[in-house]
Amino acid sequence: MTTSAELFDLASRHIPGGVNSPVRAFKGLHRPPVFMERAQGAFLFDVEGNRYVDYVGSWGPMITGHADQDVLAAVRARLDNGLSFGTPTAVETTMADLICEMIPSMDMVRMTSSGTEATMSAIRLARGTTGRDKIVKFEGNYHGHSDSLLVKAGSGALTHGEPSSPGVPASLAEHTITLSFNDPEGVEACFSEIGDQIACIIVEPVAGNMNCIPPQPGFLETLRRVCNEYGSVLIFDEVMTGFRVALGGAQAHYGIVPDLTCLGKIVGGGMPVGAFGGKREIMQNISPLGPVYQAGTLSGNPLAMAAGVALLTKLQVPGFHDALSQRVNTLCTGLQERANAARVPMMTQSAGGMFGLFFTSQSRVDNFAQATACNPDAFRRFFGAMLDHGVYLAPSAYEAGFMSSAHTPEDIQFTLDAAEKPLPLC
Ligand SMILES: Cc1ncc(COP(=O)(O)O)c(CN[C@@H](CN)CCC(=O)O)c1O
Repeated sequence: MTTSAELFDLASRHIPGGVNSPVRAFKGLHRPPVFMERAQGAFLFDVEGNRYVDYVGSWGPMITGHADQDVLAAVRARLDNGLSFGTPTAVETTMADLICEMIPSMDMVRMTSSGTEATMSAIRLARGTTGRDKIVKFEGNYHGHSDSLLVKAGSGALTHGEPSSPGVPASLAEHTITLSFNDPEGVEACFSEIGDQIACIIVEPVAGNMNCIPPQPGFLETLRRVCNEYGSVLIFDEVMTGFRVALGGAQAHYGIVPDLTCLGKIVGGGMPVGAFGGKREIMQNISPLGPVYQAGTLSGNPLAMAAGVALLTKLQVPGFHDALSQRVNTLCTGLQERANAARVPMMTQSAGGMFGLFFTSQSRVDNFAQATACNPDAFRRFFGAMLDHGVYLAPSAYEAGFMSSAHTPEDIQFTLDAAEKPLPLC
């Protein structure tokens, strides 16, 4: 039997870092990544036959569990028709109608093949619509890897950003202003100084890429107000929160209406799909209707649309998200009780079907600085011990966890029992 470690060595010969996306590499965890062979419901099964209760769910899409029979059936039903035509198909209209029904702020929507494409396109659309170059993002928010969004706060935080990756031209990064999440005063100060130069704000309405950090009261409201006042476009990056925090996404949960919304993950049911959309008067600027160019060979792929439509349809069952949130609360409460009993400084934060574990004595984590002040070694030890006890958590202290409707009370109890073992060590 080939082990994960052996497969990782083989993969590393021709794949940079042995992975096709960096977070999969278990970097900093002092152990090779686990190679999975199959998945079903709440479970992953690795190449050595080990079973794991999975709280990553392919980084969000598997909200009804892996290998959902309805989603698989929808894909199977189209397989024999062919995989991709490069022409319009009726199922794309079905998807667009469903998204615009589920997220009322979206009058129109354009499909892409990833969340990165969705946010990149939304930024270009905001710039093309306003004629402005500057954009505002928040430290610790991740919106995919397009150049304008791989930027950190520069020395002159309000004047220009600096690349957060080699290969991003400084001349482009300088148009991206990076502010602190949950700091409405900082947003006010920025806009009072240069608001008329700002094309858009892009924000994760619940930050899920620096662990799990919900917005504090007033933060999203401030973003909406300054965008109205200065004519900037408010973009909610709901690639992760869309259909997860609530049926209508974080915007439904918090009652803030963005101008544009970016989607991914769940919207594709596990197939490569992203989307961006919003107000008709903005979306009509997108090619071929308007001058802002945007395209994609596999955008709206019929198989992917079938998977996404099948999954989104299942989420409309009354009470789905309440039950999902209840599962998250049961897990987080149980972990907190065990950490307290073991006197381990750990606390949890959550929003709907997503959650985060923070190894810290802080009572709340509101921003990137506080998130990075947590204990990474304690996380690494806890992660490794939980993996050894059959629980697959996100392999990074700065990622959120994801619950599914396939997780049973027994699966959550199994997870809590597993946590009893390593917590004292952390
Ligand atoms: C809020 C948000 N916006 C955009 C993206 C980028 O989406 P993709 O290009 O990976 O489909 C993401 C991608 N999320 C990461 C995990 N935090 C995907 C996992 C990975 O990069 O392998 C996101 O969370």
